Amino acid sequence: MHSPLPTLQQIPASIAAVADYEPFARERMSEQAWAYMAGGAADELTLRDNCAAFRRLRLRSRALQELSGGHTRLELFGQRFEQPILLAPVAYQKLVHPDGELATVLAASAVRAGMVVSTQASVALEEIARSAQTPLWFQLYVQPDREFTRELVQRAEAAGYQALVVTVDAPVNGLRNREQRAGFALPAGVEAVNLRGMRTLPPVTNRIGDGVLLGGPLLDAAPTWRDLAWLRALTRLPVLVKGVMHPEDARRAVAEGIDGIIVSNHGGRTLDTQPATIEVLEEIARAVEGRVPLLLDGGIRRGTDVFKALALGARAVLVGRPYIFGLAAAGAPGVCHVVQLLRAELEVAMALTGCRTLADIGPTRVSR
Ligand SMILES: Cc1cc2nc3c(=O)[nH]c(=O)nc-3n(C[C@H](O)[C@H](O)[C@H](O)COP(=O)(O)O)c2cc1C
Ligand SMILES: CC(C)CC(=O)C(=O)O
Repeated sequence: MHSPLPTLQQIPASIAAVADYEPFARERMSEQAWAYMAGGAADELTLRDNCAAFRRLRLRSRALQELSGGHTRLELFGQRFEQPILLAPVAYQKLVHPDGELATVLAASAVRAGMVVSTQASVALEEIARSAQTPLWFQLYVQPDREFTRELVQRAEAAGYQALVVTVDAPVNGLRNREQRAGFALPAGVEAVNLRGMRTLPPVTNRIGDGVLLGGPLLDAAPTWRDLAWLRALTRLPVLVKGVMHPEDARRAVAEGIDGIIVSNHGGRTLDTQPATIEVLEEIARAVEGRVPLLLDGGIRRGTDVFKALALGARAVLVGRPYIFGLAAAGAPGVCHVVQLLRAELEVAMALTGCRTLADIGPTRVSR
């Protein structure tokens, strides 16, 4: 049985779409936390483009299609999901809510949404797993300390996580000018608890004049394809790579025996001026030729965005900031509501384009 559904009653009717959570979230967060959660890299062109590119696409409806018995269910790696919307790994959720990831996992369980837990979660990965009644995947940042990395993977397996999501687009943090301007630093009481006890490298700063990255210890220890092969051999879990933006990387990942690919530019938080994820999805889908499932994140703010991603080759999507803003504004009920809003919008889009199941959503339903 699921945990009792948190009440949605306190949520005002004026919140009719996920974007409506933003002002409520903002007024409940410090300026620094807002800069961290809402911001992106440099001029935030990719951050904005992720959303704008979805808005440019148009849906093509078909009339009088058979819709009876329709649903939004899917199966991935033998796991069953009610809807193709997962919660993306987002670090340090105690920044926005005192229960942090525990509130999120309660909500994910209530709506049976898959949740990907960040290496940099602010709650122990075992504690999150104990509260979960929905598939949990563990997002892995390969640490310079590989022995510690191995132990993290083993902890995730032992705790019952059902897939490993290896993030490959951030060997170093992006230059986040918005965070720098706001003076963002983690407040007391919020930390990456799962990394306690790890041997660390000298800190890297982003300030000009403080030295270079290339040739320094962080990038000398950055993960490569060799590490991916090592991880593949290390675990029996399905392994996904998150942060693929190039078809050649997608091909290589498939050749390395990777089970799934997440097309992602880290929500515009790493390398600014990369294209929007939805703009590279079809090219990557052509390279992968259906050999492994493709997922996508970045800029999903509407059920129609979910629909467009599925039409252009994704099996499922992940959302980041939308549920974080729901969490900040209304705790677990806010996260539930965000998933429910997106799912309801997806269902309406399916009905109005004549798609009974996710398998009916194909490229002919979108015009570019
Ligand atoms: C505040 C914040 C923290 C994030 N932390 C992580 C992380 O720890 N690991 C990771 O792989 N991705 C992380 N991401 C990226 C998300 O998993 C996801 O790729 C991105 O948020 C999707 O874009 P969206 O926010 O537009 O939905 C983070 C994103 C945000 C906004
Ligand atoms: C702690 C960070 C590396 C987490 C992250 O991926 C992000 O803030 O985008």
